Amino acid sequence: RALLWEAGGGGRAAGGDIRLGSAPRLALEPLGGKREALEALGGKREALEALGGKREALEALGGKREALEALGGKREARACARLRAAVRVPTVSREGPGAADEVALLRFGRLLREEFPAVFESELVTHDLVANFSHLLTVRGADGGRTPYMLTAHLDVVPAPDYGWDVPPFSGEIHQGYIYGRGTIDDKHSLMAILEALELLLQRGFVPQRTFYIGIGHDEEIGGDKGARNIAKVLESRGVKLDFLLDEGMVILDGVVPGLQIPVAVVGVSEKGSLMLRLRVRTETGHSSMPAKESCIGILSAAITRLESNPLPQQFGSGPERALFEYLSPQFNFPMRVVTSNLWLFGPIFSWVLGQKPTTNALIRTTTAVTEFHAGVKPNVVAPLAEATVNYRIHPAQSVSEVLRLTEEIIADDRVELEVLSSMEPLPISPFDESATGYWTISKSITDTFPDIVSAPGLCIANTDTRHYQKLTSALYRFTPVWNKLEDIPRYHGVNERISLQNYKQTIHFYFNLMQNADQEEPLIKHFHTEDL
Ligand SMILES: CCCCCCCCCCCCCCCC(=O)N[C@@H](Cc1ccccc1)C(=O)O
Ligand SMILES: [Zn+2]
Ligand SMILES: [Zn+2]
Repeated sequence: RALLWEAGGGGRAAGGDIRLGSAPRLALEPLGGKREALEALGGKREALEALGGKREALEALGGKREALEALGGKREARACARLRAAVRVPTVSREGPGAADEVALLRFGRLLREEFPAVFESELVTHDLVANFSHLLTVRGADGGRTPYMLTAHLDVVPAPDYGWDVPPFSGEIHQGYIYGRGTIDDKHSLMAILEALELLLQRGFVPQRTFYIGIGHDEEIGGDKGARNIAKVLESRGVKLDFLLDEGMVILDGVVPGLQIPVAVVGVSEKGSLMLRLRVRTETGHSSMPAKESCIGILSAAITRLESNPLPQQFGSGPERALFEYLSPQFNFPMRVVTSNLWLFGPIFSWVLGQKPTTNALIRTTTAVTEFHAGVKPNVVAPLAEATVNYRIHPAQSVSEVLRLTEEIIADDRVELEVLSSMEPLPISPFDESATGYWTISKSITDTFPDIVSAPGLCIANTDTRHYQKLTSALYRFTPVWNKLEDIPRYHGVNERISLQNYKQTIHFYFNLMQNADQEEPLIKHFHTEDL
């Protein structure tokens, strides 16, 4: 496999030209080549420090076989180096006017052009810069009669203070077989893997039958109003209609779904809505030696306590969360198999079980998260104002207005003012029946990449850029093939965000398979196989 990866040539690796000195030979061997090992490990000094000896090298990469598999060839090592270079550009999105780091956003655009020459120089590919920092690539298919499809990702990331990380969040360091850093699973992994797959296919002379678009937004983490919204507008103005669109959202879950022993790839076919609500209490201020009976802080705290102790009602029923369990039913062990195949009977008890853990609770109800609280000006001054933010994620069976009504009922205190900061209704359910070609193209590409796992439709509990593309298609799907165990879920927007070298390789394979599967008429048959990579 390594030879075939090398035979394709092409692609300049990030990290520059590194001269080899006294790096221990035995340490380099398991990494498949000196230069690649150094590049994959970020430079000579880092490589020497990290590798210091064979045993340490193997330990750092989780064992010889894993090291060979994970970094078995030049292309793979270069792909890892490119993802690491992408992580090192701190394209952080922050709330507020003028908060974008424009230098980083421009630098990222340059990095893409430099690292994917076959993509950016191909006659088949047109590149549009949108809203200064977002990118739209059009890959022209040979058969103009076929409806195009679209892959989307975003290049911005949420902030990452250093605190709590095992390695600095924008270093892109490799640690124990994982690339660490902000963006490695949200969402630079998918953006870079899409371009890696296209680069490889173009180098092999691949001409797609069907036109497809790649949309790369630069402000997804703050709503996508500049990036994705304008990319969609460009396509709308060109009269484009899409067969389907695939964005980030759901993932591979291993040991996350209660009672399911095997990993499942969940393809998000709908997305929860969102409501950001500001709660505000004003009271008279004055000297703290003569306080009134109740403070704005006490009044607001009581309101928040009521909201947290009265979760909105569970909605387990006809939505995509039910489809997930019905699809997976044969895979559950006894007695869960009986429960999930008879949800008409066991629905209420099953939804109670799902409600016990934050991850599964998010599937069955509108969730209530108190995310901010500010009050007080000085230790000896009665606070004049207390403010809090509540973020609801709205289940598809509810609406923004219903959540507002329930909130007023639960708080039941006129002194608490409510202000809607932003709101968004849940998204419609995309097709996943037998005739849903987009859904099945994604599903087949998952099986081609991961033969031992099942896939199923489900509800995406976070928001993505997909809502901006609603006028182009009603077949919106949300999935990237990141392999998550339960303990990995907090890495999203959290500390120690990371992807294993093996999983990143699989991510490239997934898009490589998808770009070919999307071209097929029924039955879906591939041309190139990932073994050829
Ligand atoms: C069966 C149990 C289900 C468990 C599900 C675990 C899912 C793992 C989480 C994966 C999340 C990845 C996608 C993140 C997308 C994201 O960060 N969105 C952000 C940014 C945003 C905010 C407002 C509007 C648009 C966008 C968000 O939703 O806050
Ligand atoms: Zn994201
Ligand atoms: Zn995110």
